[in-house]
Amino acid sequence: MLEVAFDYPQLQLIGLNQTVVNLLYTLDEQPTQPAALMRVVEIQRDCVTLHDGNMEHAARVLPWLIESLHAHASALAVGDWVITQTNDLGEHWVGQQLPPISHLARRANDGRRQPLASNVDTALLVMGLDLDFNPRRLERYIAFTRAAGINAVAVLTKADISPDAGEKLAELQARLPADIPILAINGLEEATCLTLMPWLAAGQTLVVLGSSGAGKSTLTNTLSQSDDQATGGVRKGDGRGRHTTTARSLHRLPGGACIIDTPGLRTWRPDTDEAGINAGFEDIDQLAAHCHFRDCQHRDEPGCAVREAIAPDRLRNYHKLIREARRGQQTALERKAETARWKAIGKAGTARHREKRGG
Ligand SMILES: Nc1nc2c(ncn2[C@@H]2O[C@H](COP(=O)(O)OP(=O)(O)OP(=O)(O)O)[C@@H](O)[C@H]2O)c(=O)[nH]1
Ligand SMILES: [Zn+2]
Repeated sequence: MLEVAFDYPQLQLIGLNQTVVNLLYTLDEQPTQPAALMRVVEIQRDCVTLHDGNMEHAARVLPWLIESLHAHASALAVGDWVITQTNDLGEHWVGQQLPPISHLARRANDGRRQPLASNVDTALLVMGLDLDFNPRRLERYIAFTRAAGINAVAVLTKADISPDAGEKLAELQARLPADIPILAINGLEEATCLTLMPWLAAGQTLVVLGSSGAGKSTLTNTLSQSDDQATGGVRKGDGRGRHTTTARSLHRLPGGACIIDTPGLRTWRPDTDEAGINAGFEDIDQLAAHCHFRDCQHRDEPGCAVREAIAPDRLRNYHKLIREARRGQQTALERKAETARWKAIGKAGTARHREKRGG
């Protein structure tokens, strides 16, 4: 029998969907005590904020879970679904993470992986049609999101104040894979909600990515129909007072979708390998089958089908991302050694835990 309580209509407002519920029923280890399903909406240093669809709760994470995630070079992220138990003192403890359906991470400069968001359905890649316009950056974002198994939509803001918007859109349409929707919007206008509606259904989770000034907050505010992000957020009074230092991360939208902010993406490096980059450049991947040499790098080999068909700038960008991914894979090997070490520690921890429970 399922020991995990969950209120589907309530939790759907913060992104619960059928796929996540399936996971809940097929967990390897069901909790033995009554427990609740909640979503991580914010992460602080030693504490997480959870939402049960109705209100927020401050919670701590069991050290055992932290260690076992660390052993897989992972950690909890905003958007994760977790199973919590409440003790006699009314404290909430996170004891289990449902395996994320999608996971967005970045690599810090030391090569370590920093989780950004979990269980995201769609990434809105926000870019201004003004000076912010940069097709290479957009390609980079498309590659990362696709590698993470997340649907990408290009949202071009400031269409209202960019005289050459038409040409820029045409340039993108010619350059990007055909299955990436390209939307031109005025983020200040309510009509934007209608344009984006197909991606905003109840139970959907979105993430907004883009450079500073691109119009992410403006878009989030318009979608949440509020002037102030603080009032559009999911926080309700839980007696804890308001955080002023950390930005809230998961916002509820009126139609039942929710949206995650990810601060600090300026230094975003892909946490993906070559296969991941190729997934974001499907056109190149498909053309490569027609190159004369099977291991063609599409640089100066004769009979290269890719060089013939792909815009030089897009191809240069592709080569650059592949180089970055290869460099990243080296640090991944170093990370593996570290992971093995943690695994050993984690196993010892689990054994101890079991012994204690048994005796
Ligand atoms: N005319 C027009 N102005 C826009 C549009 N989108 C954003 N702006 C303006 O552009 C400026 C920057 O927008 P923000 O929403 O703060 O940008 P941001 O991406 O959140 O920036 P950071 O918070 O620094 O990451 C603001 O002055 C907005 O009013 C748009 O579609 N049309
Ligand atoms: Zn080739």
